[in-house]
Amino acid sequence: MDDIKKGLAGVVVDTTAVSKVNPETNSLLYRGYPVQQLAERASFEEVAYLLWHGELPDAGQLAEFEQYERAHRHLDPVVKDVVDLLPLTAHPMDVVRTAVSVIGARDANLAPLEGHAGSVDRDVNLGKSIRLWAQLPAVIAYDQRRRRGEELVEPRDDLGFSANLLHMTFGEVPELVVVDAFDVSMVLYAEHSFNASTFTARVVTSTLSDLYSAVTAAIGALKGPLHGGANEAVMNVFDEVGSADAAVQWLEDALAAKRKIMGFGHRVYKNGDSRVPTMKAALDRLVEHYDRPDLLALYDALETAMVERKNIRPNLDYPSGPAYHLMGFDTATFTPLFVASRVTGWTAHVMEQLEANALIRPLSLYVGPDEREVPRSAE
Ligand SMILES: CC(=O)SCCNC(=O)CCNC(=O)[C@H](O)C(C)(C)COP(=O)(O)OP(=O)(O)OC[C@H]1O[C@@H](n2cnc3c(N)ncnc32)[C@H](O)[C@@H]1OP(=O)(O)O
Ligand SMILES: O=C([O-])CC(=O)C(=O)O
Repeated sequence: MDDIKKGLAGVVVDTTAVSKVNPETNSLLYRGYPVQQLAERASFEEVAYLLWHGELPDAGQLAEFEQYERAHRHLDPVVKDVVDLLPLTAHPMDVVRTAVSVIGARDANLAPLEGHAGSVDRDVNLGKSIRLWAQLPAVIAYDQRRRRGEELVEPRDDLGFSANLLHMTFGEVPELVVVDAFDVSMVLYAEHSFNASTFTARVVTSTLSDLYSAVTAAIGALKGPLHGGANEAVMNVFDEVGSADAAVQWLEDALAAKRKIMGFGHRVYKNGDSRVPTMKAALDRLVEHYDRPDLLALYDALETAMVERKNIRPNLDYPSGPAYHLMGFDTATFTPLFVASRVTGWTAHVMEQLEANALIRPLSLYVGPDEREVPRSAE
């Protein structure tokens, strides 16, 4: 029993060159580059290129990469028809998961020779990754719009990834401060080593299944509130608390009821999440832009109370939730935005897994009944 590591806590299951999470130094490196520097100096497109290729692009490589991404932004009409069939009561994560599945089935039709096994060819998988990444904003934006009774907005190929996603969601490009804050969130959400959804993608890939199946499964893992679903859950907590004055009492009651406080705590970081200061600075700029000091007061009050009471610090979902709220996204759209970013990290891991694959299949310790005979009456 002592050998069992519940939740694989502390277990190193493989190597990776995609990113390094270091809780001791509270740092996060993508392919060797500190994520804070990337958020300040690189666009999300450059970061996506870095995660997939291992190096930042030069000007020519970036132009070619952006051109390919921009050429694949249109929502496939068949995918739109499928989204339209889904009820408005379906969670947006269910819609994105279904859309990725449909995109994958349509792509498989174009390459029937692949059969059950996914391609192990890096170039084929890279092409799929970029095209899927390019189309996700259309799915996410259209789903929010249809819930508001609005029509699809066509993509613009003169805009970067983040500006275009905002344009397709809201029908206009917001001020630079908003686009920049959104782009920072995309950079910060892109990759985080062997988190639950990435590990899920690697498990699926390890059976030599295809990239779309890996991403579909990863979306399912990300949906849960202990993982990506927390950014949505944070906003629900803010709505429940109401105002800064109510934060301390609300927290006392929630902890007494043994509730997990969404947006706080982390499996790896025990002394704060490396990405929070960068996202909090972006949130501060949004709070000033939208003139919402009340939201910041609530944010600070709940964080202070949680640190005092439990010494547990915020994770990335804590500043991201209110940031997306200020930008105008519906709360249920927050976790799909995480997907739009993390699909880059997931697919980088799919390709890495295939480079040195081993079927992922751990053991379990059986604790059920000893062997026994089936009674004759049950025959
Ligand atoms: C992008 C991301 O996915 S980041 C994670 C997003 N998830 C959340 O914000 C959900 C809220 N947080 C949590 O549930 C947890 O902190 C997790 C799941 C993220 C990490 O959990 P673990 O590594 O398993 O930590 P664990 O559950 O062992 O926590 C240790 C102790 O801190 C407590 N704790 C940890 N996080 C919280 C929290 N958010 N609220 C209240 N108590 C907490 C646990 O209850 C436990 O207390 P105990 O020892 O008295 O039982
Ligand atoms: O690393 C984790 O367990 C969760 C997380 O922060 C992420 O996936 O970004």
